Amino acid sequence: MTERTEPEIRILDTEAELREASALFRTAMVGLPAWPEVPDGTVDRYLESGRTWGAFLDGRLVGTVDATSGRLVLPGGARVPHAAVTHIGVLPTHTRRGVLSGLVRRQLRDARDRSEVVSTLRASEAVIYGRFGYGVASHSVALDVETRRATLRPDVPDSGPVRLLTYPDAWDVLAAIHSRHLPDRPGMIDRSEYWWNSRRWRADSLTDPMYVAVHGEPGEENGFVRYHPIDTQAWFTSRDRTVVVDDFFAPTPDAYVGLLRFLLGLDLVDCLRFVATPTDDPLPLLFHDARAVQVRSVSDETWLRILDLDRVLSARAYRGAGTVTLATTDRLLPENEGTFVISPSGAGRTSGSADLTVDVADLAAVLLGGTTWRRLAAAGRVRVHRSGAVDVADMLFAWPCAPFAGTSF
Ligand SMILES: CC(=O)SCCNC(=O)CCNC(=O)[C@H](O)C(C)(C)COP(=O)(O)OP(=O)(O)OC[C@H]1O[C@@H](n2cnc3c(N)ncnc32)[C@H](O)[C@@H]1OP(=O)(O)O
Repeated sequence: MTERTEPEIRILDTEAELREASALFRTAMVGLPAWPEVPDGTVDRYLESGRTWGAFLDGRLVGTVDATSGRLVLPGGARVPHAAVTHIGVLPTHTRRGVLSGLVRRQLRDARDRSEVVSTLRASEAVIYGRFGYGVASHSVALDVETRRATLRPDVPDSGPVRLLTYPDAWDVLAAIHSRHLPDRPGMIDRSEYWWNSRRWRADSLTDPMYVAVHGEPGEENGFVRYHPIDTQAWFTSRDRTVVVDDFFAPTPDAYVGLLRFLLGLDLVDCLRFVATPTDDPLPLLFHDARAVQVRSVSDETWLRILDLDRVLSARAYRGAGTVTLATTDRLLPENEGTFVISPSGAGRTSGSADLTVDVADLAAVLLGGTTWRRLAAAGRVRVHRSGAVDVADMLFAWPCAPFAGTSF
């Protein structure tokens, strides 16, 4: 059995340490695509200062995790302080001896001390993060559209003008559109300057073709699409020319239809591959032939950790009628344990008895309306103390639009 020594954990703040952490993450991930080194003196453009943690054993950096600060949208539209957690890696020579556990414990405590209400991440494997109180709060669907079958219904409404932009000037326009038009869909997160700088650095280092189009009059754009072709070696002869839609940000119906019309109008393209759409995306309903759209995959998107349960329960809105009381467990942040009463008029602590007992990871899964209490109960993930309580909880927590973040990081 591997010997367990408590690692020394601290913030990494020099350029050399941050570069080492970045290289460590890539080594841990094994198969990430090549990404050129960022120029000397620019690491602080890609990593938020004071948010990269390192774990040391015998003086050597063996694990790392970082985060950026932002906001996440809750049901009802409240935007709460949020940590976007990423770049988690432990050297393959030092796994399964508690390095990640030490890093996550420290990071969660730090994020709570910063008054952040939730943290989220994208998981490389589904077995890692549940033990730390993360639950799957949203899913993402990858879709293929067969363009020759994809005729829009005649009553699909009009849309505004679409125009192509060129890189690198487009980046600032895209960032402005995203921050001005972030919708109220639960799970949406803002994109930090670090996120945009990383995208830009990666894209600027590639020579492959990439395009961007925006919807709306100049200065009043309200949506954009970034796309690129794949398998271009065979582009002239292929019968399956595919364009990958990397980023489809269309928060209003007119932007959605305008950008879709533009993509469908591209000559030569047999397939549009949308890499990430919400589970309730309207795409198939816009076509005469709904089977023009095929689901390629459904994946977990947002893994959410509740950092401050009192604040998150009070900040989200509830629908329906009735009252339910929840008792909560939280191994890592015991401040989140207690009994809470929830009704359409809000949530707060109570000294009353509980109808349902749930762990914070399962509560995270249901928080944005992405799954139901019924489903959790059927899987034995909720203890039910009052019959009918699951139905009431489902009416209170349900939300008309599916949660989705739409931003990978
Ligand atoms: C948000 C992101 O960045 S996602 C990217 C995550 N990074 C990767 O996938 C890179 C490759 N993997 C790694 O770097 C490491 O294996 C990590 C970070 C996943 C785990 O680090 P470790 O230091 O080995 O985790 P640690 O020893 O603290 O494990 C804690 C528990 O989780 C379990 N665990 C951790 N990772 C895994 C895994 N990949 N599969 C199964 N179990 C795992 C451990 O067995 C341990 O269980 P125990 O408490 O019952 O003993």
